[in-house]
Amino acid sequence: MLTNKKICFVGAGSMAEAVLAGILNQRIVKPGAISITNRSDRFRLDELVYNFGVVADADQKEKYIREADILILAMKPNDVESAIAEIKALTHSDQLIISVIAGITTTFISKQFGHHAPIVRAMPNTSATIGQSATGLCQGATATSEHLATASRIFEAIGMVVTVEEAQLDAVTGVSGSGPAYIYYIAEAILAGAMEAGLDQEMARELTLQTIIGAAQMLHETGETPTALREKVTSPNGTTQAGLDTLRSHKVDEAIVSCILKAKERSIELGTELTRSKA
Ligand SMILES: NC(=O)C1=CN([C@@H]2O[C@H](COP(=O)(O)OP(=O)(O)OC[C@H]3O[C@@H](n4cnc5c(N)ncnc54)[C@H](O)[C@@H]3O)[C@@H](O)[C@H]2O)C=CC1
Ligand SMILES: O=C(O)[C@@H]1CCC=N1
Repeated sequence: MLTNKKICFVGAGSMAEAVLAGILNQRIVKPGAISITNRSDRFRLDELVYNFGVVADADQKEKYIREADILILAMKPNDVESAIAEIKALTHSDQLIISVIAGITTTFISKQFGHHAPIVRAMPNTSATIGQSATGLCQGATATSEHLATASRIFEAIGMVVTVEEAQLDAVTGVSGSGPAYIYYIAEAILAGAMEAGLDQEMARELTLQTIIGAAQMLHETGETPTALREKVTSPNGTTQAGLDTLRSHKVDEAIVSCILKAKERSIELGTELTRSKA
């Protein structure tokens, strides 16, 4: 339990919801200790109050920010500058600032606040909703190992956590921040193939889902490499080989490597675009 800590989410989108759902599920904070603000959508705040019992009265935004022990920045990269400009006078250097914003560096965030509040950058993913995030964390210049430990408590409640140097966080973003979308994309394609092959939608969905879950659990529980597990499925001249040959002829492996590098590159760009616009 993060006893007596008040957490304020600044930004009420899908990532904020995933993280708050996760930490409430794990009961590390009480709903009343979590407040949430957004730019303008009162209906969205009402929805979160109704679904999770958190505190989110749009007229109390300033109070939530001033009183929070931990501020979690969860707006889009393009909105971070204006969001910090709106709140910085209400914040102080005893608060821990955690950012889940892709690409935006702790140095940039620190400069915008104009004080020395400790900053931890986090890159979770939407599987936080069910406690299955893979989160990368790094600490900014003024954050101590204690601040990192507090952030770890939050993100460990919603899945596994790795601590990295800030320079590696863009790679983490390309792999596990965006990663669920790649798996969903592959699931969409398997579903389409299953239906094209003659299965009805429900059966296609059940088989696709269980195949992905089973393969993920095999990777997790056997500790074997993906290569070893793939080879066990692939009989010489059998059906799997026929399928995999088709994937190879389309260079799907290369496409996936490029996909991760591209996402990492985009994360770096998101940070530099803002820094350049400030220069
Ligand atoms: N969606 C995902 O899978 C992941 C997203 N992220 C990061 O999380 C951040 C949020 O992403 P989403 O939740 O997907 O976006 P979203 O568009 O669903 O939510 C953004 C929220 O920020 C709010 N906002 C904008 N300006 C604001 C301001 N000035 N003050 C207060 N709130 C403000 C909006 O009202 C909205 O509620 C992004 O920076 C993204 O890079 C990180 C990991 C995974
Ligand atoms: O697509 C994005 O930019 C965000 C960051 C990681 C996942 N979603």
